[in-house]
Amino acid sequence: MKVLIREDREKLGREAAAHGASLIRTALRVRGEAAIIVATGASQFATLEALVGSADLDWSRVTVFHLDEYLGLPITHPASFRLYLWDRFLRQLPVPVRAFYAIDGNADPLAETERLGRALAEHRIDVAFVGIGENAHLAFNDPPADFDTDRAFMVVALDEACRQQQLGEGWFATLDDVPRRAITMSVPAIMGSEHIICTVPDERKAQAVAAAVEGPVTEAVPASILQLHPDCQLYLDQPAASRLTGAQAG
Ligand SMILES: O=P(O)(O)OC[C@H]1O[C@](O)(CO)[C@@H](O)[C@@H]1O
Repeated sequence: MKVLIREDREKLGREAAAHGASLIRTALRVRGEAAIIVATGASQFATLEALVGSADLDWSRVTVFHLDEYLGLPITHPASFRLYLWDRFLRQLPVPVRAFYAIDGNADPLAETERLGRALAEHRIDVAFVGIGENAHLAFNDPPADFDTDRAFMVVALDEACRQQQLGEGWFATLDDVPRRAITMSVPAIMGSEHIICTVPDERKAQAVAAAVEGPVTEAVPASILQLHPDCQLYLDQPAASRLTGAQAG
């Protein structure tokens, strides 16, 4: 895992997006198509904004997979990840993407995980854009995460720390409003991506970042698995990096 520390979230997002865009460009040149995974949440604001500004990318040849979604939340709810991706990413692009595999959190959950798993199995993922939660989750894989599942998408329960984070970010009015279950891409499925770009701004992530980067690889710290990926770049702002010893920083 390569750690890159930048002074603020805008710079971090711009650099992460530029790196991602160059990987997508390479895939388009070499394979004629590309497939990516996109995440949501406050950690992805700057990255997605910069990514949609990559005007030269031929998005019509890019397939997009959706990382995680709440179960049972209507698409019209302000916290819906599908709404987020439509608003901040898909509708901002100059042309429609080749395909968008949205997670339908209102469909039959098991059938939905199987449908998405079949679709993912047919694609090579060039770039996964992800974040890390305050509880060190990767997608909605809260601790202890399953590092060995053979499922690509799973129904998971959200822990209290995860639900508190969503409340704290202002997506919901009360903790009771935060759904208790979600569909998430699994840890092995994310790790199967050729390249991972993980963007993590904010001081409230500092402890999770330190554990993920400097601690042991353990299911108790889901994002620690990124240490084992052959090409993962972790973009931090200074507050998010504030608890690192500095040994890994580039
Ligand atoms: O951007 P946030 O809200 O800090 O969340 C970080 C990660 O957690 C998820 O939002 C799930 O909560 C992922 O989609 C994202 O990568």
